[in-house]
Amino acid sequence: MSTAFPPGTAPVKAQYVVSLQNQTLPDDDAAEGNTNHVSLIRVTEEDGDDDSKAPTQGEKPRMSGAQRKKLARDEKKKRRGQNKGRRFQKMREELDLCWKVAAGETCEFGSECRFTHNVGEYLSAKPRDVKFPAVSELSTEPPFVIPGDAGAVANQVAETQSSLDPTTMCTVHSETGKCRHGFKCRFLGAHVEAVGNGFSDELSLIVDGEKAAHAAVSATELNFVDPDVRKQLRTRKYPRPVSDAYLKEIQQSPDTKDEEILETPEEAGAGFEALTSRDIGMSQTDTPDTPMRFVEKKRLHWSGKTYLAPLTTVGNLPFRRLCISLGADITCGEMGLATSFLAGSKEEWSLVRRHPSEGIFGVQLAGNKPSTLVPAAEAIARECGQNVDFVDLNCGCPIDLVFKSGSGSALLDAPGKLGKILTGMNRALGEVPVTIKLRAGVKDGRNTAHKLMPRIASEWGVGCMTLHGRTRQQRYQKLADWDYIKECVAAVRAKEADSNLPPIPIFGGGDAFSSQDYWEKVEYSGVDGVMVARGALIKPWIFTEIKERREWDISSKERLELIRRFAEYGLSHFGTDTAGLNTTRRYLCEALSFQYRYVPIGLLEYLPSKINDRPPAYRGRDELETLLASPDSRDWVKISEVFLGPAPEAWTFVPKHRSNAYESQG
Ligand SMILES: Cc1cc2nc3c(=O)[nH]c(=O)nc-3n(C[C@H](O)[C@H](O)[C@H](O)COP(=O)(O)O)c2cc1C
Repeated sequence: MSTAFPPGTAPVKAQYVVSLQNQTLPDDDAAEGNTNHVSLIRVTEEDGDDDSKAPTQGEKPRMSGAQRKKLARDEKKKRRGQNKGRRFQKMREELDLCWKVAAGETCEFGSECRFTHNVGEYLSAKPRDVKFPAVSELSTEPPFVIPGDAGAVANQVAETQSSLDPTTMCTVHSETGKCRHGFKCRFLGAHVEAVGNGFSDELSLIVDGEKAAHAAVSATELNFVDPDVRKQLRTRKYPRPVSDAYLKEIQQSPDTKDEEILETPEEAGAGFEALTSRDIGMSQTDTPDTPMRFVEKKRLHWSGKTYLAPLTTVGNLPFRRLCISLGADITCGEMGLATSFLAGSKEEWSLVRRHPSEGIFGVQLAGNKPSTLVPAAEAIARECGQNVDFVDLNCGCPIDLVFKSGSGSALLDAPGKLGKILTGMNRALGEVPVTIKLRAGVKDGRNTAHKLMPRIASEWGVGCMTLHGRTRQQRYQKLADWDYIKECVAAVRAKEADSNLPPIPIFGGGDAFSSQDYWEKVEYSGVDGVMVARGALIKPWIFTEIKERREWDISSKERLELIRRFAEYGLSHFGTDTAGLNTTRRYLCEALSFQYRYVPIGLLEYLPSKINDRPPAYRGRDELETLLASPDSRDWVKISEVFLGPAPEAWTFVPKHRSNAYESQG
């Protein structure tokens, strides 16, 4: 059978093949590298909070302006596969209603308020409500929604020229009993009632008190950080006693010349043994200035659990929530820069937000030295310690600007400095464990993880290690090296046995794409689990497959239901007003820019499917399945319109990477 297909081709059955020309392989390196808050070149965000976008102070202490420009030029060259200058504007309404009045409250600014307080006037200018379809209304044929009986009522409302559609549903209101956007909600018809004789008269917002009380406990997102805290950080008034004591300690150590500029492994490693041990992370010696309590770290019992990888931009809260609903056990937020946390950046602090369904949740930090990473960890522990189960240190990020500043995968070549960072973070985090995510090494053919991992396990006290089996240099087209992952696991276990230490969980990472593939990787390499990244982006239901040890021939309708679920979670997180709705649309399109790559396994001659296999052009088993396979970004926008209504004229979606031959929508 397999001989019929050239290597690297997804074996699509002949009856579904439209053209034998394979689709181009999407550029995952570009997708990983094109980050919102990391890249210094591309600066765009909806949230309008610019403070995290400026080149981060302190990360590149010895880089001149000219050097930085050269770096940016080099970076640009490298990012040929990316769409540069993606801009996503926050969509606003022409006549904007005061959010207090919108929520049925009184605005303390009264007539001084710069937003309108006239609900009637606002509603007559407001675009028509969006119809959010129920699961039962979804269909596999265009327009992919069955109108249902509700249409008649909708027409009646249209006759009153009202923006309201009483047949729609507001998923936030149905889940939580109230909608914080009130009159500004684009699904308002679902939670407003007329007081008087018609919709255009007096309107009042409906609140289901009992549901709201229940939701306050079970459905409220966690880790909102007060703007005052961010201000304190920005103005350097935020207390950081543990970090200050630790940094003083390492600075005063005769073996540490200048911690800020330690670069080479030799310099970094010199004389550090006295300070570092696995136990140091758990119990520390007191310093005269700051008495330290003995702190027992929470142990991570992660063996056998499924782990969704940290994913910049696409690993947002709604996506993580979707994966949880499909079987993911452990989730980690998108990589955040230590310096931006310390600068009080609103965008960076939003990365710690956690949904209550995220049972085991961590925050990932990137940085290049103890003086930023340790205080950032301390602030996270103080502000969110109760609701953060681990803090992960990024030692894998390959992006040039991150690497060249000494962060991400650059730390792989600076073990001494890495030890100081881990020891300090351990102290700063109290009982919250530190975990670490590494790559095999920096350069191809020069793997270092097998030496580094046993040291990390025995000397610096991490709660879990994840190894992505590629070097920094390696592209995604080449498969991860699971032989090497196996070698590293063995090296760690041998060291632990020698040192009489309990085994810590080790996760491997790279190319997991099916249940069979996942379990084979676990059994072969001896890891405690596989962290799943692109596999989850392309098919979020991979977690169900893994848990149930089966391959799921998911139907197009079921996939549409999951897209609906993502839209629901997006609206709940970003908001149901015009701005939130279009931010949801943007992140839905980001998600679809990976999901179109799923080739339904029912169309394949044989299994398992492989992550790097390219399909020929094919049609699905129904129109919806064909649409879901489209690499055209305009089709992703079309799919978003099923749930979020027509995209505004001014709204465009430019995909992250040029994976297809089509123009962007716009
Ligand atoms: C779009 C994208 C974003 C990523 N963002 C992060 C990140 O923020 N932090 C991180 O440690 N790794 C990040 N990675 C790397 C993944 O977590 C993972 O290690 C890698 O993709 C290998 O796993 P896979 O073969 O299952 O995709 C990203 C990867 C992709 C494709």
